[in-house]
Amino acid sequence: MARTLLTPAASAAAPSAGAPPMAVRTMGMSRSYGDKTALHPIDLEIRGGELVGLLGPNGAGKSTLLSLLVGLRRPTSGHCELFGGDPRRAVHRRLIGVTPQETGLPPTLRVGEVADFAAAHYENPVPRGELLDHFGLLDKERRQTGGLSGGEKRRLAVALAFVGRPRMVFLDEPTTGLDVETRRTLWEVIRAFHAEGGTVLLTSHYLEEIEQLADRVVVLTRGRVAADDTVDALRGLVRAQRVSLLADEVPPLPGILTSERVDGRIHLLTPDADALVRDLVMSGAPFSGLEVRSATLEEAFLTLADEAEADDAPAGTPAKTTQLGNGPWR
Ligand SMILES: Nc1ncnc2c1ncn2[C@@H]1O[C@H](COP(=O)(O)OP(=O)(O)OP(=O)(O)O)[C@@H](O)[C@H]1O
Repeated sequence: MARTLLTPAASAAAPSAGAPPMAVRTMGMSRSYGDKTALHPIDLEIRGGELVGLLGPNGAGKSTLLSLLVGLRRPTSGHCELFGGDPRRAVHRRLIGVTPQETGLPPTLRVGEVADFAAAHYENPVPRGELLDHFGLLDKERRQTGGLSGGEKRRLAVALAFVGRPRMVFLDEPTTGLDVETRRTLWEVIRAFHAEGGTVLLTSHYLEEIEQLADRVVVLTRGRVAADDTVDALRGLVRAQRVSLLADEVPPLPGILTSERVDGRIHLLTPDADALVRDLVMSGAPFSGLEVRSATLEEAFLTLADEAEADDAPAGTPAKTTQLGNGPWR
């Protein structure tokens, strides 16, 4: 695969002296649908060359945020800049590539025709053969898109985001439905684009993907930014630990954030494993097979979301118990 294919067209790869250019800036930007507030006023900046992961449970407002940033929707209040201009103007939108969560590819058009159609919107597009080769679709060039497998359709949808040599790509769950090998190949594409100076904002429900790719993670919960930091800092921020054990039941001890039973083992998430284990022993409840480890990123975000929800809940509302591994995180 030729890495130069992914070199962003303009100067994002080699910014002049000083700070890199601002790719995205929102100021008090909000969005409501009727009386439903999907996004509360949000101030967000993404510098040129950053690779940012956007996480949040279903309905948190991720797609709404993306649609505002790429100019598909208008904010209800505040505003948004894309490379210093209005994202609703084609001149600024031409600097970006987008893979939406769902792509309606015309089923009777051939893969090559779809690539040509997308390419026609840009002055200096990636040639069809190079683009398809890069995404492993060259042998499907004459196939109607309706005859592609789900994974091939997804690869084509991601390829189209790169056809105009964008300075920034917005990828909404780019690897959903792909097998592990194809997912890793796409990660390489995204990494190569980033290494060449490209800016990326990506949502994913594979937390491993965010851990593997992102420098920075923005967590949205209920239309608000619950956290905006590095992956490592976020882990430190919550400092949750996972205690798992074999037991018939565990008494309701104070340090338990979440509790889940899987295949006979009980998994507890806690901010202080030492204190929880002490309390368990003191309670006299029989248990065996004790294991303690750091929480995964997914578990850390669950804790964060619960804290944000508890902060928002009316006084006196009992804290909700989240079912790990079965929760709404995407
Ligand atoms: N066109 C619409 N009309 C009314 N409400 C909407 C519309 N689009 C989104 N919403 C609501 O706004 C909120 C945010 O939705 P959004 O799709 O942005 O969330 P999301 O984080 O992308 O969710 P998911 O991970 O499920 O895709 C949700 O409560 C959703 O029901």
